Amino acid sequence: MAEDRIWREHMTGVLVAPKPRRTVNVDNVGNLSVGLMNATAIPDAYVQPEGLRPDVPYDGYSAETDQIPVVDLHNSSTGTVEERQRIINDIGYACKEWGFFQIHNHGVPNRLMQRLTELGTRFFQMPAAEKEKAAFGQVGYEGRHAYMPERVHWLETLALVTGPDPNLEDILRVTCADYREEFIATVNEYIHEIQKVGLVLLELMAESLALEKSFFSKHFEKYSTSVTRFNYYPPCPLPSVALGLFPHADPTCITILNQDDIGGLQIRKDGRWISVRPLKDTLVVNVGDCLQAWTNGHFKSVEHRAVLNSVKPRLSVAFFYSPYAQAVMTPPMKLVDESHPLLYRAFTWAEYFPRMQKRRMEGKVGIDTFMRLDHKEDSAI
Ligand SMILES: O=C(O)CCC(=O)C(=O)O
Ligand SMILES: [Fe+2]
Repeated sequence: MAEDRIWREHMTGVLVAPKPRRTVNVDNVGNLSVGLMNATAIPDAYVQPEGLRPDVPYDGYSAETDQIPVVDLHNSSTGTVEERQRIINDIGYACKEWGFFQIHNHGVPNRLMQRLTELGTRFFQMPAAEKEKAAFGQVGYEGRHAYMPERVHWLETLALVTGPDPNLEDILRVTCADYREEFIATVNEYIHEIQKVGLVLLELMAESLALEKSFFSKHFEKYSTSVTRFNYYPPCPLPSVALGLFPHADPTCITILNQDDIGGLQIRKDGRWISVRPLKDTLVVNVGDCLQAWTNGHFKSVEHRAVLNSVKPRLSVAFFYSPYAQAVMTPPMKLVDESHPLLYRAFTWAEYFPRMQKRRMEGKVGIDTFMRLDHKEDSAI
């Protein structure tokens, strides 16, 4: 159906390369990492300008690290009214004050989370030629990120459209023959589970704002749009000058991240970078731009980045979750009052995405530039 096409074009481009503007001539990052194992220099394209270099190392945990909320979802469906209310309050606080939090007892089986990261790692550890078979234009494998203007992430990705019109079988069918069936089945099982978590979170989020429980989730139940992206950060000989992923805010509604135990995710709060500590069997959740606007700015989408280390590869699996392309996200009048004037106009994912695509990885620019009522449309768009 035509709507699916529109959706597919919009959604897939969110997380992967837009049409190249200027391409940088770089090697596959996996190959580069192996070739440079004991090197003291890396190609210029990976050397970030002073202001972008990571000032906090991948394991630079601080007192603020331990303030990032960790919410226990154990009683979210079975608990008493009081227990459930406590979870709702915790989620509300996390989304308003931090825009980032971790969840445990979320219901996704631990062995499934682990298997997904093992299979993802196995994929990236194949020879470059085998991985490149899974390069499908704007989706699938990307080992160079050469579309970035001038500077490049030290990162390989495998982006799979997982809803509503999945393409993961098309992508994986041409590669990883030895474990293909298990990989496809594991991703499918994971998506099934993680969507359930996403819906629960959206309900708790709505309740924390005193909105009807299904206020957000009803736009996801039938045709949500999702991409599941594996991010693989090979060891980098000079982690103090390179970046795994540039500072950005996710354009989606929510992102749920399953990461291994290495560490490297950092979030920006009050101008300072804070390392997120990997916690076993725990998922990281963040508010995306759309949810910030949809909640009239009550929830915050937060800038984050991934930094590198010189010893161990790191894998994370991001599940990017948005409503179907044509769902209209209108901030509810309940969230508008004298101290919270109406900030954003109604918009759809299909409308937001193409604008964002041009400004990806430039920190947090998108939502206020494009959807704020008091912002003059950027003339460059
Ligand atoms: O790998 C990470 O920790 C962050 C991933 C991320 O921010 C993304 O894929 O948008
Ligand atoms: Fe992100």
